[in-house]
Amino acid sequence: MTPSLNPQQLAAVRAIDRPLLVIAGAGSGKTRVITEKIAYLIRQGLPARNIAAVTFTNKAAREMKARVSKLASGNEAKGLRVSTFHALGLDILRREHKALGFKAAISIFDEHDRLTLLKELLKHNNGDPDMADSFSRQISTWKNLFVTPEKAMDTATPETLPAAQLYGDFMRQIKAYNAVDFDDLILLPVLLFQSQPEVLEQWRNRIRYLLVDEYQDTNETQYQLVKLITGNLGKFTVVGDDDQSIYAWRGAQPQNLVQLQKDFPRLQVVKLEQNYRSTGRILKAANRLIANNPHVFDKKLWSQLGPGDALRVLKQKDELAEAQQVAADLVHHKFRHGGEFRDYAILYRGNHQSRLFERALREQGIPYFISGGPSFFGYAEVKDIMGYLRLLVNPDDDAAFLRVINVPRREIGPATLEKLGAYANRRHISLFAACFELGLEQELQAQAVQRIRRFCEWIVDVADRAQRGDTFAVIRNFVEQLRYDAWLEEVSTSQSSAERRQRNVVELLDWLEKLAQEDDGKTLAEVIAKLMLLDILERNEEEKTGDRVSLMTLHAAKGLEFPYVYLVGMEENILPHETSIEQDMLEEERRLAYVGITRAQKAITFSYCSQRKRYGEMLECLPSRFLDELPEEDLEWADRKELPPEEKLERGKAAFSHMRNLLNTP
Ligand SMILES: Nc1ncnc2c1ncn2[C@@H]1O[C@H](COP(=O)(O)OP(=O)(O)OP(=O)(O)O)[C@@H](O)[C@H]1O
Ligand SMILES: [Mg+2]
Repeated sequence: MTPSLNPQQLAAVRAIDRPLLVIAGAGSGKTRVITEKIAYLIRQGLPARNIAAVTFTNKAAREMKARVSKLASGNEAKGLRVSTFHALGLDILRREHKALGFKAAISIFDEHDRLTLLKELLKHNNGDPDMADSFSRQISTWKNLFVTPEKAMDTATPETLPAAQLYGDFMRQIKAYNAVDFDDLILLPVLLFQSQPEVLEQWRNRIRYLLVDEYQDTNETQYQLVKLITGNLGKFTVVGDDDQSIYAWRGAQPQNLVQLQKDFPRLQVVKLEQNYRSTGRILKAANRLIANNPHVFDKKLWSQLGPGDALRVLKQKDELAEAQQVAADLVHHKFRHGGEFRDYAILYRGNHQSRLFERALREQGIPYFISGGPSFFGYAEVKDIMGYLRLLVNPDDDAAFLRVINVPRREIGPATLEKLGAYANRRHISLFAACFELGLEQELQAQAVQRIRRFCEWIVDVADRAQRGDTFAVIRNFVEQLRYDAWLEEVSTSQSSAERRQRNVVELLDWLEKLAQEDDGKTLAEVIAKLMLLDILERNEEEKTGDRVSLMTLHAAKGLEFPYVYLVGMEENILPHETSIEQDMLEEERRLAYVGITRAQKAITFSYCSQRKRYGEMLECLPSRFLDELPEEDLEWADRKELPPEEKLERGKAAFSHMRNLLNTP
């Protein structure tokens, strides 16, 4: 039985006549309000297919779907849209591709593809390809702030003019490839809805109620999308916590919370104050910390769960010792409390911190999984095969073309590609289309033309067969023909690495087939688009179930909860991060720490080192200023009370082997 809702939560669930904002601190049941409200709306007679809920990550979307399916029957929940903002955007783009002037099989460019395209454009327009990175960031910022290429040009200063020009070129070129980038998944639907009211009207009929979780992290363009879809009726519920806004760097605007009140004068605001997640000391620490930030909304948060354990602070001489101590402490703690590995999370500020913890956990035989590490989709072999698949469904996808044209080697040299690129660029067509033009014969040697045409004709032939026949048999056969396995053996550093990479290819193909079966009747193009989006979104959240310790960044931990949390690297220049200190962004760092602390249900342990290797040098470290902002009376500093680390490590090991023995005894 799920515990019943409190009166404020109930009010939020039942408020369906006016736009609603639920503003509340961590662990107060905001996400729960969203799931309960979906079930309530269905019970009130609104068909599930007319309800959409958006969350921040795929993981959250999956969890929400699972929670709703407990509250409503499968049939009732049919057609319900629960997804990320970007997946909703992709859905809109795919259905409305004609209205936007795209062909059906739209490719999605990831950051790497976008950089490749920007570099090409800069090369052909006398720009500096080394600037591609910073231009890419600028263009992304504009897209998130709902600044179109025209507006960027209109408001350009001498400094931003080159970026603004490139922005326009980029948009034209990427469209010629029938592709969009990640930010376009939101921007293009907004532009479409603004320019074609009849299309918008259809979507308003389709989505009659919208719910948004983690609202504080929406950016301007996402807010525009919310406003357009919900219209004047304001049929929406958004929930958020301004203290957990941690995506300023991606254009998130917590002032959107305030803007809502201005844009929707009938907005109803509900506050939730009871925290159901954490014990008293954890909550008090979080409250105390965040009180150092200025506040737009006043919030109080209390818990009935009793004071709970003291907040422990571990100190170590360096980062290696820190990782070992945390691993040993975790084993020891688990042994004493008899919990499971999945009850524990190790949270850190940056991905680079994970490596030593992984090693320490492995050494102790502790199962773990990392969200945010290099994922399956980051492997070269997976990107290669994905490149081929993208090309099969959309031959105009230049990024895919360039990725695979010489993998395996086809003797098509850089000079040939350079000329092909220049030609395609002049004609504003894709590389693939350029291959078939007669004009190309003037630019390239006959043999080179022949080689690339042979490649392109082969792609066309396979695409054709895949469409007509048994798609997956054709694809498997195609991959065999590629002789990609042999190529992997040639380029891998060892036999075992070649074999691992070959297994990844098999896994990808199996996955593809599984996805196609799950969504019966989906075309290959649709399945691949789905994989591409998973690729981009889940590069940071590979899903592994089972009894494992979670390792992740603070950003990735948003919305989640764990009985026991280790918040590691609590040092100046790490948390708060040094660039944030330089740029005076301490408030955002404090919110990150707040997010970290409020993930914990029963206990939180902080750790820091007195030295750390950075930039190849051992540097002295100071404990994070945020530790000083926590209630002193609740902190238990290890170096004052606890055992020496060596002894702790031994104790941890002993506890673990003892436990293993216990587990192995029949
Ligand atoms: N009325 C309630 N009674 C008991 N438990 C509740 C109640 N409401 C929520 N919970 C539980 O409290 C925990 C936190 O809820 P939830 O994740 O919805 O909070 P949240 O406000 O979304 O947190 P965050 O800000 O971290 O996203 C969950 O375990 C949830 O099941
Ligand atoms: Mg939540």
